[in-house]
Amino acid sequence: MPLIEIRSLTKTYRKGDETITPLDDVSLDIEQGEFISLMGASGTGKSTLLNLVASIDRPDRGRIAVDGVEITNLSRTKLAAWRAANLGYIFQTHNLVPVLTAYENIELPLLLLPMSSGERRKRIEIALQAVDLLDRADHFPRQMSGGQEQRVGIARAIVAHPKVVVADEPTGDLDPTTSDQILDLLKRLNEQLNVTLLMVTHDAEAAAIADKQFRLDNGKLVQTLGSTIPSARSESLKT
Ligand SMILES: Nc1ncnc2c1ncn2[C@@H]1O[C@H](COP(=O)(O)OP(=O)(O)OP(=O)(O)O)[C@@H](O)[C@H]1O
Repeated sequence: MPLIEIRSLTKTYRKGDETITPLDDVSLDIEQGEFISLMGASGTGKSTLLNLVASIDRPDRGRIAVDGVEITNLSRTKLAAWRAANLGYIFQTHNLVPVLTAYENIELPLLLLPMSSGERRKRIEIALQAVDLLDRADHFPRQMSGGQEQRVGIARAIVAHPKVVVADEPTGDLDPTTSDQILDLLKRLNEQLNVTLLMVTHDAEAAAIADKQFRLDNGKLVQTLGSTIPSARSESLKT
């Protein structure tokens, strides 16, 4: 069974008199440990899809199951708990809290989970080590470079050992060299820690480091690299 099963997902928005359909009957399987990239012109619905997988938005039709849990059916309260335990989100502008140190920023998601302070400390140290920032634990965001801030953002996304990590333009704010370092880091986390990653990007070179590449075009998902979209098999969730 794939880790993430996306079935017949449709999302529409109203813009004045117009109805736009950024996602039109989209289906996709993502396996445990896969690295998926998603490209597409501006406004085609990439963030919409990411936010549905992240369970911060709901579809008009269709379903998403993660590790057998249909997140599209969960109540708001259950979703909040599900997100805290199962989802990491990497932002374009990393969204660090400026008055907290790197260590404290990374600790934030763990405060939502039942966990001893000793276990928290262990997880934060492992995450800091994974992004090579152990020596910056006590630094505030303003004392770090853009690349280091993004590494803190990545550590925060993986610290709770989530089943899924989504990244919305994680290199969008960075210069080319720093961008390459962040992409190398994401690839390493994917390969060494088996982190399952769904990354939205405008950058074809960034997209190319993924195992499978997709584009959104007129509401439809088109695979541009890797094996085919599994539309016919695993129909159990189909509406
Ligand atoms: N809450 C909303 N209400 C109305 N329209 C929305 C809403 N969110 C997104 N849209 C519209 O849906 C379409 C897809 O938006 P989305 O942000 O998913 O695109 P995107 O591909 O991520 O774009 P970009 O690359 O510019 O970030 C756009 O036309 C956008 O204006």
